[in-house]
Amino acid sequence: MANTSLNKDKIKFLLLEGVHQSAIDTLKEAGYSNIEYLKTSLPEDQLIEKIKDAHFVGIRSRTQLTRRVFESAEKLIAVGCFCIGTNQVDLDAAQEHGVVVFNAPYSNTRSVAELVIAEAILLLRRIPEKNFETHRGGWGKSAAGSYEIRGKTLGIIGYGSIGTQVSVLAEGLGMKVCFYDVITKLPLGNATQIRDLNELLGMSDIVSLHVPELPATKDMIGEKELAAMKKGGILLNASRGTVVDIEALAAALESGHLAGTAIDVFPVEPRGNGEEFVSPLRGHDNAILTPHIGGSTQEAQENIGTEVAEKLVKYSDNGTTISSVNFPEVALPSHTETHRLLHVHNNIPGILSEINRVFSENNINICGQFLQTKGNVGYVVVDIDAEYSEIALERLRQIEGTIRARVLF
Ligand SMILES: NC(=O)C1=CN([C@@H]2O[C@H](COP(=O)(O)OP(=O)(O)OC[C@H]3O[C@@H](n4cnc5c(N)ncnc54)[C@H](O)[C@@H]3O)[C@@H](O)[C@H]2O)C=CC1
Ligand SMILES: O=C(O)CCC(=O)C(=O)O
Repeated sequence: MANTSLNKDKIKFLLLEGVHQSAIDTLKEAGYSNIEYLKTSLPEDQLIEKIKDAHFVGIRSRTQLTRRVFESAEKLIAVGCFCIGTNQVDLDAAQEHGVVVFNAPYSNTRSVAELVIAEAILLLRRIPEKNFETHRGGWGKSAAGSYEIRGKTLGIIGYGSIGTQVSVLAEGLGMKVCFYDVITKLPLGNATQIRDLNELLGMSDIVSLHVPELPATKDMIGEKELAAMKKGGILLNASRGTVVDIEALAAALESGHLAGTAIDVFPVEPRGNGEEFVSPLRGHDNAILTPHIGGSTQEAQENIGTEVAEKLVKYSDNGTTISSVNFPEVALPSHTETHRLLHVHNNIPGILSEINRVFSENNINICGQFLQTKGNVGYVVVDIDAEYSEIALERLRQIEGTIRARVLF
């Protein structure tokens, strides 16, 4: 599979799930005007049709980029996840097809952390139930079951970017913070790392989940773990819907073992606004249910739009792959005087000498060369005099193990 350099108006961007206008502005400022913009995600078959002529696709958490999608996306060279999580993308399939995947690892971190803290306060004060009751004409003025957040213990599961932000905000409110993580982490402030998940569950008044979707985190909180939580405890999940067994959570609310919960992410989420949301948690007054909006603030979305679009532009303009989640990372200088060849290949012994043989056998002077490998993929960038780029590209394409080759003028 190969691409030669295209005029910018021929390079197609397919943006799904209503990514922020800042993404479109960034692409247009960089000279890319061929942009198809959709507000929703698409089911696999429709996506396969749409993606056929796209060079770049931009998604959020809802669009599933499966192996089947990559197999039919012949022109696709990069994916921009306008979010943190990349679990919706088959990263191995993307790599095998030479498709670079970028995300925005920090732009919505603070938004999630603020939401989680707000929910903890609301649930400790039993505000969701009181709100429903008052709306129905009731008047439940009482302090029963209502607590301050100060002095309570917060157990954070997953002490990464979001977990640590939550930790800092929680300590600012006078909470005691403990956390569980598979990696030994530097505790911020007075937080304490707890090595055993059950111990953390048993000592926390509020448990907040901030782990990625992985096989190891699937149903990480089920019946047994919920039973290990304090009676009257509160569970917050703004990570991924697969992390909590939602039926077991509904049972823990019904039995009164948990005092409340706030859930932003669900095992099955509607594809877009307007589709019905179905969940066993519906109808529980002590459950705050939100439509996966942990990162949905104006600040976060604007920053994400710019950040990810800039990464796509850089890769399109000069081949830079810095901060990609599935690809060898190469930071490249500009190449005004030369043509730039980009060669993505299977990371097999001897391929670099095959690449260099193309240049030596054709007496082509190499002005600059960059190589990086990651897992099964290698990425070589070679700057050469313009007059030789066509022949060099043709020869590079013939090398066994080539996944993708293109030239930038
Ligand atoms: N609700 C929303 O709108 C949003 C949800 N998210 C979700 O939050 C997740 C976390 O985001 P970040 O903090 O930025 O990720 P991160 O990668 O910085 O942190 C994740 C932490 O979880 C830990 N971890 C991994 N597996 C674990 C396990 N089995 N047990 C305990 N700890 C484990 C990691 O070591 C790491 O410290 C994302 O992967 C995403 O799924 C992120 C942004 C918005
Ligand atoms: O805002 C979104 O669409 C997804 C947010 C999210 O879950 C993430 O950033 O991982």
